[in-house]
Amino acid sequence: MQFVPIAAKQLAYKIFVLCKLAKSEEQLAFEKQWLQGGHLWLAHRGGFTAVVREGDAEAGRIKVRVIQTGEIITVDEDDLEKANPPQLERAEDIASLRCLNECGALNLLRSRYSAGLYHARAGHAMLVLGPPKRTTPVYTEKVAAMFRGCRMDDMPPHVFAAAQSAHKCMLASRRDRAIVFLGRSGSGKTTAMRHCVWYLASVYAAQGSKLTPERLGAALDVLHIFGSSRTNSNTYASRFVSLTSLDFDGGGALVSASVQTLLPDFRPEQAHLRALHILFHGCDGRLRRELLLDQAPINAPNPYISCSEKADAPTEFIALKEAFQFLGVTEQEQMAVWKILAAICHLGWAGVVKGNTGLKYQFASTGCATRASRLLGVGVEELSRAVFAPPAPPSPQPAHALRTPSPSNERDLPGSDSLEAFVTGLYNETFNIVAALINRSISTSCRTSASILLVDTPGADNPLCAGQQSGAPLSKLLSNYLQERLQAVFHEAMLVAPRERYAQEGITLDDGTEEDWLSETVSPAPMVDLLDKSPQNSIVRSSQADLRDCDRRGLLWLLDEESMYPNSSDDTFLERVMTHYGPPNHTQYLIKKAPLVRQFSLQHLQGTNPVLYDVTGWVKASRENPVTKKAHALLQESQNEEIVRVWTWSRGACGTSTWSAAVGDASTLRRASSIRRTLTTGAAGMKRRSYALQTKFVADGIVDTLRRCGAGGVQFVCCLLTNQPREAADDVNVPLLRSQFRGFQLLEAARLYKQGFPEHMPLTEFARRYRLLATTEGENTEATNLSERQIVDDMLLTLDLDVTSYRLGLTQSQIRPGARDWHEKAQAQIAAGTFSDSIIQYLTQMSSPQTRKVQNRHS
Ligand SMILES: Nc1ncnc2c1ncn2[C@@H]1O[C@H](COP(=O)(O)OP(=O)(O)OP(=O)(O)O)[C@@H](O)[C@H]1O
Repeated sequence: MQFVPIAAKQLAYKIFVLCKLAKSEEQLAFEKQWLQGGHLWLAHRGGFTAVVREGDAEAGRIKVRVIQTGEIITVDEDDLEKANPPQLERAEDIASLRCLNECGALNLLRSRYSAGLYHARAGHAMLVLGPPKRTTPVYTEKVAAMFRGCRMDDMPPHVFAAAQSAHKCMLASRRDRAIVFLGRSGSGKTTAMRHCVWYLASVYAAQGSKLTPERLGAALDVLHIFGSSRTNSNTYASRFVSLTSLDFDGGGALVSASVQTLLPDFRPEQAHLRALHILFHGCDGRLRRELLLDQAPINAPNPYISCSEKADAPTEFIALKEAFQFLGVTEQEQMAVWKILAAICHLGWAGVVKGNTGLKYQFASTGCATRASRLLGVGVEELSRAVFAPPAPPSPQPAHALRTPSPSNERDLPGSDSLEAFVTGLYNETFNIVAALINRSISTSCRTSASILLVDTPGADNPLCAGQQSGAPLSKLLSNYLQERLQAVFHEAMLVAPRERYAQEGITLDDGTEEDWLSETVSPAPMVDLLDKSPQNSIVRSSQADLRDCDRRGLLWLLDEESMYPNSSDDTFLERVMTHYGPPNHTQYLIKKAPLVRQFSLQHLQGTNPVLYDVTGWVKASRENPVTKKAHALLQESQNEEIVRVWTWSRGACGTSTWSAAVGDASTLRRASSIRRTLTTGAAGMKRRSYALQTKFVADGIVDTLRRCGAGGVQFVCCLLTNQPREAADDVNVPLLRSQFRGFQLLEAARLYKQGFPEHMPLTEFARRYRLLATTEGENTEATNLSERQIVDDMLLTLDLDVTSYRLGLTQSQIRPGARDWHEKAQAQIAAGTFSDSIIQYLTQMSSPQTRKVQNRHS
């Protein structure tokens, strides 16, 4: 039995924490002196500085002494915040700060980071400070063993704690639970997600299951290699959304897993994809000859392959092949993947020119194109036709308001666009094959009871932060939009839902923030609306302003419309956006026209991440190029046996090209098909070719899936970037940390957690919890006259808890975070028999006859 060591471990941890928390006389005296000493933080643009109050100056100004320099300065009162005693500097939870303010919270995070403590909490939210400045052994088996079976309250902040708590919650409720990873690009979301997967696979492995942490690690390694590219913000930035489902049996053991991949954004010309890089610079010998790479004009420029940082490629390629092998991917299947990737490389060298007639496009190098066609198992003319022949005119279809018609200029695409679209299609097909192979390796047909879903998306990105002066492209807007949607889920779960619960229970909080939090500037909703508000079909209006509001549709819809209109351009798109949302509209605080042509900025995440965008090429990029689909048709006709076999199999396993899922488990399939339904039915089905709107529909699907996890069913891991990509990682970049901290609304979440009553329980459940401990002596079966509410009130009073630490709602008891030991107190009181007769009587009545029999035997 595991129980004894776990209990001992938890007890040891509690004692350790209590010893750390128990204050000596000396410490108490010091704390008192500190608080009386007028220690403050002076907040400024560059961060915050420790000062001591020296006295008042003119109205609203205060004289302070800077501790570090001794200088006396006069500052605005509003720039000062109370400092916490030093022993709270590295507290685990921001909500436990005595003076809960922004400087205090940032100081806590900075102090923890400097001490190598990369995790913290802000109430229910888990924070990861990343990337770590040195490799610390905090993700080891030894550490994982400490978390096994623990309750949230008993664990220090850690991503393992988030995984453990999701598992505990899933087991208790028998419902799916989710962990969402939020943050900017490069902040460590994918890494944190992988740590959670590793923890759950190590600690809750089913006996004899093939689903070892190593197998899952290999699967995620392979997927990340194929789905990432180098950017200014991250060496391996994710270019797809992943929904990793870990499926557990009734006993909580991991028996199956799967990954759904959504919104792949693979345009090799715009981002150097890691798999292409590794294959080209890493493969050698016979394989290189088989892939005809030995004949390639390697000194000629190739837009799909970068020549930098190629030293590690051979090692990475060997590791990739080993991972494939470990996952049971056969040599033939691997060969099919290598051949398609190598064909993409050859197409990069093949290039595009206009033919002799000056009318048609063709490959610039027939030799390279022939090599690509040989690898793909098709004739070179066939390949050339697939890439350059104008698409067939669309067959007449019933007119529908929402269907995206082909723009008139689509039949006259530049050759380079066609080649890029074709290569993108080929890469998408490869990625789908790889995802299907991975899912085959990690999914089983075992019966599962519930799942933990891990949601990882490409991070929010701001090119300015990475030192890039040009405006961001459409792909970054879509990543930023996804983060806004997930932040809206966070906002709802951490700030809106608890307040609604208090309101329903008739509990008022005396935090004085009632008006503030309702203000729309502190909610992500207006920005989400600006981006994705659907056009209204029926308009009920009472004024011209109402009509304007109803008619207003989100930027993504405007982009889709512009891409359909003849004579539309990036300029007309921006003009429409500014007419809808710029001055004098009430949304003008969210959007600004930039001085440079075709540029504008959006105040993402409540203005904490203003991003400059450049709309050049957006109208074209917002629609899927029809040539992309031709890669699919060409692979279908391939004569290459390896390609045909794996391609046909993967189509059967995956279905459509925008997602892939496991083959085995029913709940995973249910979830996968529910997102697929979101993507293929209604407006989403109609807008299948609108790249921009597909992002909205995928976001809808994810939010819907999270909603099904129920209240409290979603955990959030907020990854905070401590430095800009090229900055020395010695200390934390405070302004950067502050903007993310504000964007996540962590202070608000921590305040509500501290001032509110985050632990809640139905009154019946509250009382039922203690029925087994209730003494049965003098059992009286007569019903007590007291109401459930009175009984619980009586119980809580007897517990001698601080009356401000709990509230009795209409149907629930609500407990403050500081009063976590009430469970133990209640049990002690029951055991000591100090509860009143009526409580005991009530508790006894609640026991089933069987339970009472057991109790009688004990008594
Ligand atoms: N806990 C950690 N330990 C070691 N390295 C880490 C850790 N967290 C992040 N890193 C490193 O930081 C870099 C960025 O991490 P990661 O790719 O997980 O970020 P991300 O938030 O998923 O980025 P994107 O949104 O661009 O995909 C990686 O090189 C990763 O190895």
